[in-house]
Amino acid sequence: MQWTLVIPLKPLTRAKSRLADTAADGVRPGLALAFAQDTVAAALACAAVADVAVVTDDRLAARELGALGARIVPDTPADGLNAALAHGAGVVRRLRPRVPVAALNADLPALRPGELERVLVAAGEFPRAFLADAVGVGTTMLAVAGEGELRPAFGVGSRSRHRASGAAELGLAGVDSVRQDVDTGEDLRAALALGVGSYTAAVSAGLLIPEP
Ligand SMILES: Nc1nc2c(ncn2[C@@H]2O[C@H](COP(=O)(O)OP(=O)(O)OP(=O)(O)O)[C@@H](O)[C@H]2O)c(=O)[nH]1
Ligand SMILES: C=C(OP(=O)(O)O)C(=O)O
Repeated sequence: MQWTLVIPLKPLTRAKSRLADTAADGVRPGLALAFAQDTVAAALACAAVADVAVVTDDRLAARELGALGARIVPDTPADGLNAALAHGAGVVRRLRPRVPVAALNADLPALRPGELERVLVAAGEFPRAFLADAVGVGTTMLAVAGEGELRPAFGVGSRSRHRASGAAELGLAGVDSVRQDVDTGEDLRAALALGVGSYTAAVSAGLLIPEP
């Protein structure tokens, strides 16, 4: 099964506000872009991924992620994360109504193509499935294998919402790189320990990462 990924990215100047303690205002936009570049590059290198659509209104991110091979979908609803995901999935499905679609966060800088492949193969066993994030309260991936709607309910505490909505929770072990989203300095330290991609490695080199 070959998936189309929908990756949302908010304007870089507003992104990653919870990293303010770790990265100054002038650094955070570049860090958010680097996370997205590493996420998109790993996604495009995944054997189970046919293509990647990034939903964003950020011009710099659109240019850089488009150069990696992502399709850019303007965030025309501009009504938050879940509206952006529903819009992106809708744009993809208008051209190919039954294509398997998965929403993936743009802040997975340690993402490994082989681990993402395991997650997508497992998701293909269910009509609708999701993967909880590393801290266990959020979601990093929500997938629809058949004709159904994505019905995204991302945001703080999304794991319990996705579970309550009837999506199957994937209980896979050994897919830490797909679970490790980066919202805080502590998350960044955990991602660096897993091993981040080259874009994040370059930008984070000068940062003071919190000690455990
Ligand atoms: N296109 C789009 N993407 C969004 C929007 N809001 C959030 N995202 C993306 O959704 C994912 C999770 O977002 P959040 O955790 O809410 O925001 P963040 O910028 O990552 O972090 P904080 O500012 O600390 O909340 C990231 O990939 C964001 O870039 C939105 O309104 N539109
Ligand atoms: C959007 C989410 O992630 P976070 O707010 O943790 O980045 C989520 O977990 O649904």
